[in-house]
Amino acid sequence: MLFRKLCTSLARFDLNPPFFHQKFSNPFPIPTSRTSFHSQNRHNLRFRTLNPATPRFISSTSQMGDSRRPPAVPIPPVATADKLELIRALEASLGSSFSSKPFSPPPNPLIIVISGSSGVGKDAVIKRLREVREGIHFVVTATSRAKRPGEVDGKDYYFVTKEEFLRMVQRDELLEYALVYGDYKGIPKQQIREYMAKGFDIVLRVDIQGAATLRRILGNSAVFVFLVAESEEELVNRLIERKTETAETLLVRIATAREEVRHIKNFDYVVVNAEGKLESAVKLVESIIDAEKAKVRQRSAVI
Ligand SMILES: Nc1ncnc2c1ncn2[C@@H]1O[C@H](COP(=O)(O)OP(=O)(O)OP(=O)(O)O)[C@@H](O)[C@H]1O
Repeated sequence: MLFRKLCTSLARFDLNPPFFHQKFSNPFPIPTSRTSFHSQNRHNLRFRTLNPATPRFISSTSQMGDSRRPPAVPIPPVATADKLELIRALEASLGSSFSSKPFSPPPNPLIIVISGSSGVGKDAVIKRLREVREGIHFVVTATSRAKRPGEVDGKDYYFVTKEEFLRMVQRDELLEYALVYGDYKGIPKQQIREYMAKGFDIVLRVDIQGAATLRRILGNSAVFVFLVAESEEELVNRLIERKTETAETLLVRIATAREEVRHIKNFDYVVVNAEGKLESAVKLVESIIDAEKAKVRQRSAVI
């Protein structure tokens, strides 16, 4: 800072700072005539000399008259100069020191809604995403449905009775809820608030009906991903092989899936979870999150 001030005042009096004399031989002696800015392209930085013997560094963004223009300072040759000296000279020439402030602020926490027909692989994709990605909170949905073999309360779902669930509704504790195949499912608000405040991205797993409700509530402040199998045939195979369905529920789920696929247009992204390609589907979801994080106009969700 002190050095810059010194350079600036010396340059103002058209004197070479003693520093430059001592450290290196200055190839651009301070001229007696001033250089002027000339550039049509604001991204180009150009040298233009009034006196060919005295090239000077000029900022292309400057449209200032001589009195407001930062005083020019000799820039040592890049190939031989000490890096620190070069930086100081550039700063002095530009009239301010280089900022270490990030060019772009940290991205906003994101709400990612993952939806798709029953059996398409929502749980499988989320389970894998959980293993490979940090900084994400997977909201545990509350449900009144019975626990399936292998499911853990508080990890896969909060398993509650119908009465408990309805009390949560009354207390306005759920962002959205629905009755799905005779069972209630809902998203607790508190978890989202708590983790977003800590800077986590939030993943919500909802059925198509839930995604439509969330779109109404959150609009474009969240990102909506529609998961599909590669074909209806594959979806049916997957549901049969899961061995969780009766003939009746299988029929209902498949008929519903036929109708649900028409809702793709209400989503931001579609991800194909093809047979044996779970890893690719997860990678694509990760890429979507990365791309969203790099957006200039960030989504900003408030719950
Ligand atoms: N890419 C894949 N390849 C093969 N099998 C898969 C793939 N993705 C998921 N599965 C399997 O398909 C079945 C259905 O997946 P999953 O339970 O994750 O679907 P879901 O969308 O969460 O269903 P629901 O909404 O009914 O809970 C599971 O047995 C799962 O292991």
